[in-house]
Amino acid sequence: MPKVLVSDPIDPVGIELLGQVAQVDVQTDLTPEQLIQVIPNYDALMIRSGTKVTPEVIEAGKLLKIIGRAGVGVDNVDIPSATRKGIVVVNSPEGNTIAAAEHALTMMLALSRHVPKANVSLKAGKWERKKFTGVEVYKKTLGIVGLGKIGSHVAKVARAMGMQLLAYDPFLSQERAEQLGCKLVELDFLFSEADYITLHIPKTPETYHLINAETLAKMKSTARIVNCARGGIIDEAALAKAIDEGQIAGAALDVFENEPLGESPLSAVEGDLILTPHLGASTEEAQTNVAVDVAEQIRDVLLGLPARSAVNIPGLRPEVLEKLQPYMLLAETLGNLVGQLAGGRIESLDIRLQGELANNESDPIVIAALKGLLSPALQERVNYVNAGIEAKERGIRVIETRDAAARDYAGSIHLEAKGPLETRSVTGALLGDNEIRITDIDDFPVNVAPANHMLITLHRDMPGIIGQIGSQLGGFNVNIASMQVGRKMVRGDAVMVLSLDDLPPEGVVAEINKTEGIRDSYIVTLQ
Ligand SMILES: NC(=O)C1=CN([C@@H]2O[C@H](COP(=O)(O)OP(=O)(O)OC[C@H]3O[C@@H](n4cnc5c(N)ncnc54)[C@H](O)[C@@H]3O)[C@@H](O)[C@H]2O)C=CC1
Ligand SMILES: O=C(O)C(=O)COP(=O)(O)O
Repeated sequence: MPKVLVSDPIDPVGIELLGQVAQVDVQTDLTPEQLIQVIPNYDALMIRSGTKVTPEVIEAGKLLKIIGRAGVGVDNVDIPSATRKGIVVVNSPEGNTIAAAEHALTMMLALSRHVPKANVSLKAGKWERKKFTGVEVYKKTLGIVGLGKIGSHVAKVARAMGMQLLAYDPFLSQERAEQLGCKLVELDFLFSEADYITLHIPKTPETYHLINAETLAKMKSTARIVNCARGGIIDEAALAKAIDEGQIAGAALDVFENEPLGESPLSAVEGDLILTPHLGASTEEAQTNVAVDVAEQIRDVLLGLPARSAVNIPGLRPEVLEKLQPYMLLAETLGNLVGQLAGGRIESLDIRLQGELANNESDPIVIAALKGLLSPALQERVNYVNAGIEAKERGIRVIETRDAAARDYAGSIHLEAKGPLETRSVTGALLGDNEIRITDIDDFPVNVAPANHMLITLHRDMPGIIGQIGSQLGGFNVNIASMQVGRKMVRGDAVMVLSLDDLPPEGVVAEINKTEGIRDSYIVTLQ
């Protein structure tokens, strides 16, 4: 049974689900050193934001196949290291959207009405009504930085509360922003116009310290900032100073540059500052959603099935995946075949998607073809996760073309691998029941199903040659299961494809290549 380590608190429903297919160990208080010590025993790791999956953890995880992040942000996982090692990283992109959006809205309202301070004051026996006079959000301007899933939900609710909405998101269309009732503006304009600023962006090199002394200086003295996205987007020392000096009216933060917070300039702020310990996703509903979402994906990957929300391989909606999966298998088989025919170094791979495939998502097919192409060299070390990187590192240029007019089959794939000396090509299609057919080798038409062991010859079409090869294989005690010849003209060049019951012993190719009329021959192993 595979083993899964759960190293952050996860809803029991996810652990039960995984327990059906794996041994699940829950250890939520491991130090980084302890994690490195135990990780070599595990096939999968399930985490939230608490566990730091460093390059050292990934290096030590010799059996690791999948890291499941029960939440959105994967900035605590070293994705490049995981990708290089072929470890799939999955998350739950939508499971906690509502929870995080509602927390940001809660923070905005709590800040406006001094809820935390009023609560403390009342519990201390005071009745300070005047001191805690607040402000309304109605008709105020809310600037949303990052109008993705969480930012969009915040926009919908804020609009219903009568707020004017500005948004900054360089990757979003004007049309989508307008649908949400937001005016898409430049960041400086948002900073200077907004009464409230709420951040819903990932932490990236571009967003690190986006809110700093300089940008804080552009804001209104009545501005209030909410950060339920990621620590590090705000320069905490600059924010503490801006609040204390009255440069802005206040802030509410759920996330911090270092978590747990520990010693921080934020703790000493006297002005309006609300802090929560990364609670954005902490609702019962969100925790059930993310635990089930990620546990299902870990289960699927451990059972050899694809994951629906992988962050380091092309993600596919289930309905698209259902249609593309047989073609991915076809692409992988053809990649494997053309890789074996090309033999040595490959400089470029031309991938032509034909017929109905021309109008489909192509990334998964390209990745599958590369996995097949590299598998003769890398064996099980190449997978859907690292095939793209491995190809790039080997300097293989990938060229993708589409030909919707090719109609011999509903959909077919043509691969052409160019090496320094020669170019080899194969084409394949799917029959009605998704059975794979190789329909072309080096432009010679054939119609063969891939077999475990095959002998492919390039030869001159002449009497007696087929018989000779049959006898030679017989001499090596190799049984032929089927045979096909493809040629463009009688007595011209031809290709012969033999499916064999047994792996031919060494020496067969050398022997066959001595036969008059044979230009070259290859033993190919597929499936
Ligand atoms: N506090 C908490 O517990 C939680 C925090 N989060 C965090 O909230 C953030 C947003 O999550 P989602 O809305 O689900 O992500 P999303 O991917 O749906 O949206 C992010 C948006 O930010 C935009 N963006 C990226 N770089 C940008 C930049 N430099 N400037 C402006 N916009 C930029 C993207 O175009 C996208 O529209 C993430 O950082 C996530 O980790 C998510 C859930 C819970
Ligand atoms: O999903 C996210 O990005 C979050 O920040 C939630 O983090 P958590 O799972 O509560 O540790």
